[in-house]
Amino acid sequence: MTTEFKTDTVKVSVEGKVATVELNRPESLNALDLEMIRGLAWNLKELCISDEVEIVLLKGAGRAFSSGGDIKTMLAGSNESDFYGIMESINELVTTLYSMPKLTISAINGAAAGLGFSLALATDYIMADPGSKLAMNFIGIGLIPDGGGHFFMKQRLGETKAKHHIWEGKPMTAAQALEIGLIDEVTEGDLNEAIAIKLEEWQQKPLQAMIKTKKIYAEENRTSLLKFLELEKYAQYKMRQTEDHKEGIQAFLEKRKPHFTGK
Ligand SMILES: C/C=C/C(=O)SCCNC(=O)CCNC(=O)[C@H](O)C(C)(C)COP(=O)(O)OP(=O)(O)OC[C@H]1O[C@@H](n2cnc3c(N)ncnc32)[C@H](O)[C@@H]1OP(=O)(O)O
Repeated sequence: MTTEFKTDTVKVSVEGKVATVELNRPESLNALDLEMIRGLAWNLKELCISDEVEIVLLKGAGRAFSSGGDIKTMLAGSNESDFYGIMESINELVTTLYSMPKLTISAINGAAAGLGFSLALATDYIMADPGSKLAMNFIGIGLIPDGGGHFFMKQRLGETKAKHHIWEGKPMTAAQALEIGLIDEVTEGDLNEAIAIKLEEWQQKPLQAMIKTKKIYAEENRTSLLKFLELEKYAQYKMRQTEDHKEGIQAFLEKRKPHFTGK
């Protein structure tokens, strides 16, 4: 049984077989705080048991998809058990999104960064506006990827390239991300029109067969994903204690380049 968790920071609308789930904190480029993480997980679980919905579209309100974990709330810090609670909420969200018995699409405009990008990578199909920036850039604030970022980057790029991109942490253009296989489509013209075309294309296919294929991969990868999420949970707690993480946050807030010391 899931605990009901309603929030204005996640908006869901259903039209026929398609549910649109919108991240809705546009003032921070849809930065993910705990309320939004839990609200998103709850809404996705509800959609998992819907008889009518077969496709779930994930998008962001305003000028970005998501800027990742809310850096401003990270400042407050958290003790070890609170932090593990946050990571467990993130992990529950990611396993729900990755394994839900629906087809999932991420439509990226503006930017998808950090945890926001991990969430996009957990979906079955990623389309991005040509002007968008894609960034597995946890390292910019002295952290490691979470939300299964290690797992999904490895799945799409292989381990060596995944490591190099995670260490580099620089935002990529949609065209660069498509070229290396990190996303599936750079849209042409209006993003909403491109979304409508994709939804129409999929709805003319045998959706049950598509969903079965998705479920086979999700089931086979389940143990591996859970292992990555568990490793990320403990490692991220250690990273949160470092001087580099504190400096990364401070530099972000002061809009300057961080000076890391390896401590
Ligand atoms: C548990 C999860 C952990 C993680 O996910 S760690 C990783 C966290 N995310 C990041 O490190 C990404 C940080 N953000 C960025 O790199 C950039 O932003 C973008 C590339 C996403 C977009 O850049 P641009 O279009 O130039 O926008 P802008 O001026 O940087 O941001 C607009 C406003 O949004 C706030 N904001 C951006 N990202 C976050 C965030 N992640 N948490 C909280 N606030 C954020 C800014 O501060 C600013 O606000 P103001 O207008 O008041 O200066």
